[in-house]
Order: sequence, then C-alpha cells, then structure tokens
Amino acid sequence: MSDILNTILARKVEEIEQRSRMRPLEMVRDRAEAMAPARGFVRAIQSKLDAGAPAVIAEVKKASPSKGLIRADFRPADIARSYEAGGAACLSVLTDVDFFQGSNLYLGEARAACGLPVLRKDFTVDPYQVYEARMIGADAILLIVAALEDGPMIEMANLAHDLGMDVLVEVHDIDELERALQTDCTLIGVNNRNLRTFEVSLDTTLALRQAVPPDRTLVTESGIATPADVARMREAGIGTFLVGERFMREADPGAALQRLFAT
Ligand SMILES: O=P(O)(O)OC[C@@H](O)[C@@H](O)c1c[nH]c2ccccc12
Repeated sequence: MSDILNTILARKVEEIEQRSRMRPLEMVRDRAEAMAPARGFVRAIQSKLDAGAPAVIAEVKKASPSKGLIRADFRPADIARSYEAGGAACLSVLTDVDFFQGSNLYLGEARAACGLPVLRKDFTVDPYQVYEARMIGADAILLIVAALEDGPMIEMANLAHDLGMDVLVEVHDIDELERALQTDCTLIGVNNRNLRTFEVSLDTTLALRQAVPPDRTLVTESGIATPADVARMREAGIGTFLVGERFMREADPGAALQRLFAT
C-alpha cells in the first residue's frame, strides 16, 4: 500500500534515525525532563467549554500535501499573537518538514509569542519524538491511531503524560476510535479528512459522535470552513474544533477565527 500516509511514515522513520544520530535520545530526554512545566492544553479547552464558548485549536500551517502552499507570508509569531487575540483556546503547529513545510523552530516562535498551550502536530511514531516534543516546548502531542500499533500508542500516550503533556488521539473510523479508547487520553480527535485519500466529510464526526464516551472530549478536525459547518457541529453537541486552512488563507487569521465562531 503506497498511499500518502504510508509514504510519510516511511520517511518519518528515516528522519528519526538521522535526528537521533545528530542528537542522541539520552540528550533529548535530559533536556525534555529539564523543561519548565507545560501549559495545560486540556485545561485551556475545558475552561472555554465551561464558559459556554467553543474551544478552538487554531493551526499554524504553511502547506500541506493535499493543498500545496497555503500561506506564503508565514510568520508564526504574528500568527500566534493574532490567534490569541481572536480567542483561540490553544494552538497547533505543524512541525513536519518534508510534507507540510513545518519546523520545530516555528513551534518555538509561536509559543514564545503568546500564552496559549501548543500542540506539536507531527506524525509521532517513536518515543524519541515524544521527548523531542517536550524539548522544543510542546504542551501536547498528536497520536494518529492509523499510524500506530496498540502497544506503541499506549506507551507513547503514557510517556507524554509522564512528561506533563496532554495528548490528542486522532481517529477516522469506529475501529480506530475503539483502539483510541484504550488510552486514557481526554481528547479524541475525529479527522474529517481521510489521510489516505484526502477526502473530507464532516459526516465522519457525526457518524462517530455517539460512540465517544461522555468523559472524553471530541475534537472535530479538518475541513471546517463556514459558519454553517460550525453550526452543524454545534447542533450535534460538539464544542471543540481544530481549524487550519480556513484561517491561514486570511491576512488576519485571528479575525477570521472570530468571524467563523461569532454566533
Ligand atoms: O486545515 P484544516 O482542513 O482546517 O485541517 C486542520 C487539521 O485538522 C489538519 O491539519 C490535520 C488533522 N490531522 C492531521 C494529521 C497530520 C497533519 C495534519 C492534520
């Protein structure tokens, strides 16, 4: 099977080999463990929800394999400040270099420019990356169930928690959701985009909604572009959103956030 997800994962394994030769695991682990405590990612979402407001995880995303270059004028610090002013609960920053034109540096720049908790958005397949995430300042990581066996998924979720980070566990269908529920992660992301075909449908979220237990928080991810999309999700009881492209195409991403979620 040579779909895009498999291509990315194969490259990721090489990338981790290269990185760990440059900077061995022990060094990354020591630095991760010496970091100041993480900002509470789940906590920031919960406080929006408690106030009756939508909780928006606003994404800092320059490009993607499906859309190519999304934002030419890409300054992560400015984007982060704009998102914070626009009422975002948290940020998500793409750090994958080869497929999303992301960077670990972008995460640091965005985080330093605001007070929001930041998710490192990458394809996490090895504990090395969990330590690395904390070392670069991440407050949360993404685990994509489609990319992981159960053992490593649970192990890396536990490691992230031990390092004080929160975890967003991403699923696309009911089988993946059942696997995700083996972890004790609060945030369950339902990706409306199929990472193998790039097809996007908000029906993905609606189909899985009932199967997410009440002690978890469903995060609807990808393809949210219009007030009608937001209304449809809110009518289904969903309050937490991960949005990238829609904001990245606007000069002022935070103002676009405010407009999209104005009721
Ligand atoms: O730009 P969009 O359609 O608003 O989507 C944001 C986010 O959901 C998407 O970037 C994403 C969701 N899961 C991922 C996994 C890897 C890379 C990217 C993603």
